[in-house]
Amino acid sequence: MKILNVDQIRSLDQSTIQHEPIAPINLMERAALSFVDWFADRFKSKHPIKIFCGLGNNGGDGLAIARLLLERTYPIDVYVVRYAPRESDDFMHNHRRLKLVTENIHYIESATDIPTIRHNEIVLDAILGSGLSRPTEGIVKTTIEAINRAPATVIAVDIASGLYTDQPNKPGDVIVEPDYTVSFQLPKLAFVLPKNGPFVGEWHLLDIQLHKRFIDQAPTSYYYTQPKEARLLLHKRDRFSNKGTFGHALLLVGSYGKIGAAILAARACLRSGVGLLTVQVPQCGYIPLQTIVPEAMCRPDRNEHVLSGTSQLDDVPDPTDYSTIGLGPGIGKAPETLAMMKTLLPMLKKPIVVDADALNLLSENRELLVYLPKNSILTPHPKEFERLTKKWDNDYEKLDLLREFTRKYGVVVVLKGAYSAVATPEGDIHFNSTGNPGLSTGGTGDVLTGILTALLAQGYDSVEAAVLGVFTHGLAGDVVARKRGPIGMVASDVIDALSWE
Ligand SMILES: NC(=O)C1=CN([C@@H]2O[C@H](COP(=O)(O)OP(=O)(O)OC[C@H]3O[C@@H](n4cnc5c(N)ncnc54)[C@H](OP(=O)(O)O)[C@@H]3O)[C@@H](O)[C@H]2O)[C@@H](O)CC1
Ligand SMILES: Nc1ncnc2c1ncn2[C@@H]1O[C@H](COP(=O)(O)OP(=O)(O)O)[C@@H](O)[C@H]1O
Ligand SMILES: [K+]
Repeated sequence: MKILNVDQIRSLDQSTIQHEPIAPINLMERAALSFVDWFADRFKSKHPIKIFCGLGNNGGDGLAIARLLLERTYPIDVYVVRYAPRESDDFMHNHRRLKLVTENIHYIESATDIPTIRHNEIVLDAILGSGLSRPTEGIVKTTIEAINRAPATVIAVDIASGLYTDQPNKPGDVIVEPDYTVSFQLPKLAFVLPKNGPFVGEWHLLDIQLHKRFIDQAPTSYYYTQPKEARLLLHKRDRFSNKGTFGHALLLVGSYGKIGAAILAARACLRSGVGLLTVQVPQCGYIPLQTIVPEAMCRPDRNEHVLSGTSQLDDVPDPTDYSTIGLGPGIGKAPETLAMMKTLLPMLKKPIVVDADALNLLSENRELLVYLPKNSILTPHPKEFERLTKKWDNDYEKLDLLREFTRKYGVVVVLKGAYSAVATPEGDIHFNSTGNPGLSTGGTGDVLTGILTALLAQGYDSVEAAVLGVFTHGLAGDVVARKRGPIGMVASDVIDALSWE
């Protein structure tokens, strides 16, 4: 699913109006109707609803919603924030219609007009939408501050008032902090950026049948991975396949005290369809690995506690023996391990997966970055990405850094977290839709490395592997969270819940 910018969203609106064709006021009515259906599904008891409206089309939405809620016998009060002399045409139309059916329309011109909001009430925020063009101030700001102080449930219509759709807010900007954001058709970039969490809440999209061809043709570099799209990436297994068909992966993982990371990565790799798996671990990992993961072959490193590359069986692994390599989980930063990377990286020709301390070693030895095979997948969490690049001031700057990095080195970066971002060498960014805070626990990243290594070994293209792998990892986390809640989730649960259908 595409994420469009604010100008494109406006043009999409116009394109729908022209091509469907539909009158602008009827499009607003459709949006309001779909909002009210969503609302009535979730909020069945008739708590008092206070609807705050601005003077643009977001306010127009609020007025139409008020009329439709009234038809369904919800008790409503509407508060129009009069911050300017101008009102949009569709606002005026809906204002006239609402006045015909209720007297509960109030006007806020100064702080004394702001009502007291109680805890059992519901607030709809329709003050400002995607037309935000400057920071909130004056009576708009004071009203937003009152909404944010209120103990009520707050639902933002389209986007929280004061939040920019696709550019950074300044620290100190006053923005509605909703429990829910209910938006239309396509996600907004603002919804998937970590710093915006308090200004988005739980968000939902309503299909209001905006012009499909316009969306299909609109250029963008931002995407949001939907289940249907992820499923299309999945390769079918050939009836006449054998274990050789699905590749032979090598994992270089683990160190003394972190053999668990090796085991998690290995188990996840095997549960993600790899044909054959060899795991090189320091000697101290040999027995646990062979015992817990009998399906994997083991190359015990010559070194007792850390990876040095050379194995007791033979010398450094020959990369041509393997379809791909997964490098990093639990390896630590010992000089022997750095030496292994210095030997191994220049020998590589095919994309690999790089995670955890392998990334930290790359940050400390940036001259090695050029040896990463093109289309390798790097999986940093934000701190690791900061070490690879530099500190950023806001999430938009972070996205610029991501694009700059992937273009410069020709790699795919999975920036992990809520809505993990898969950045491609071409500069596209795919935000993931699955996963939950239960995944914020040690070892889930090691699981992801195992998954991605298995997909590369099976011949998936790197971007497809990253998008599909990250999606399936998050989905497994969601399955676990549904069964036992997010709090007690551990990384092994995620492996057990992996499903490839
Ligand atoms: N696109 C779609 O698909 C659909 C869109 N729909 C709805 O339309 C909404 C967008 O409507 P919109 O363009 O009228 O913008 P909105 O935010 O209501 O108001 C802009 C006005 O506010 C002003 N203003 C700006 N910043 C300000 C500030 N800080 N403090 C004070 N004023 C400020 C700004 O002034 P200006 O920048 O022109 O000086 C302008 O006058 C969208 O969010 C959705 O709800 C649905 O109905 C149907 C499908
Ligand atoms: N709040 C969250 N929502 C969705 N996914 C999350 C969340 N927190 C963490 N994750 C996922 O969990 C994994 C954590 O990886 P990482 O930070 O490397 O952990 P570790 O190194 O302990 O294995 C990543 O895939 C990340 O996207
Ligand atoms: K709003």
